[in-house]
Amino acid sequence: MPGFFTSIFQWIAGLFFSKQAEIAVVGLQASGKTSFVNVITSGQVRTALPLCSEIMALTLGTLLRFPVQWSEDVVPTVAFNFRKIRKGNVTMKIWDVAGTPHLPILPSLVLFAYLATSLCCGQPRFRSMWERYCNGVDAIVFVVDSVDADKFNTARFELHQLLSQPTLTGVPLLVLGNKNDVDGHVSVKELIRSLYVSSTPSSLFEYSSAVVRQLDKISDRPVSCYSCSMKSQHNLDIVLQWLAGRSH
Ligand SMILES: Nc1nc2c(ncn2[C@@H]2O[C@H](COP(=O)(O)OP(=O)(O)OP(=O)(O)O)[C@@H](O)[C@H]2O)c(=O)[nH]1
Ligand SMILES: [Mg+2]
Repeated sequence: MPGFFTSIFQWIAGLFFSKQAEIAVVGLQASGKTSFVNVITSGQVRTALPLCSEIMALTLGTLLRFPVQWSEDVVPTVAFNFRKIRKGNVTMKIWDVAGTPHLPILPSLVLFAYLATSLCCGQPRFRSMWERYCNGVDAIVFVVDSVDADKFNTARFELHQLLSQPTLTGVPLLVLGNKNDVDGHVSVKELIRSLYVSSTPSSLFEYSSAVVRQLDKISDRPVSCYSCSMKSQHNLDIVLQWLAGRSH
């Protein structure tokens, strides 16, 4: 019952002090982006009228405690999903962007021609769509499968490509090392080292000057990195707090 009164208080506070955050979730395919969005939107009640959904979420959601929507059966995202969720007085608009581009035939042909040209020039830019979804957001969430160490190099390359876009200068970055429920996942420290997402002096000491130049693109923004699991919901509370902190 105390949770019920807390929800009422949050709901009333939300009417007067509502904040918003727009977030883009990117990362390689099958890293767990859609699972992340599904899990954090659990318990959301949808109706045609926003106020009804608020009231239903407030009463049913608190009293019945909707289970967290974890499912192994997630289909790969086609292009993107968009979700709008409310946590306390913060409304989050979330872009869940596909790890690989799946486009209709004509754009695919154009993309193929573009990629062929890029490859000839030695600059393969396979996930260039990400920048469009990240442009103008309040935070970028980069999800990594912390078990699949073979893909860390690709993940690092794509992350640094993305963050080097001038339009994304200063946008806060949250790196999630997902699937920490699986044996063999790497620690946060190891993930930070593999992706070069820290510019602390101790880690810089170990890096070459080329890496230090890459780090400059990252360190002009707030960066956090957590190990988490969508399956066990480990660390999701901290992640939600971090996202809420980006609202305005
Ligand atoms: N064990 C475990 N499996 C997970 C976790 N998160 C996601 N998965 C599984 O990883 C697979 C891919 O998850 P998705 O959420 O579809 O990944 P995605 O990043 O959205 O993939 P794309 O849409 O293709 O870019 C699914 O089989 C999920 O069940 C986790 O925390 N632990
Ligand atoms: Mg997906």
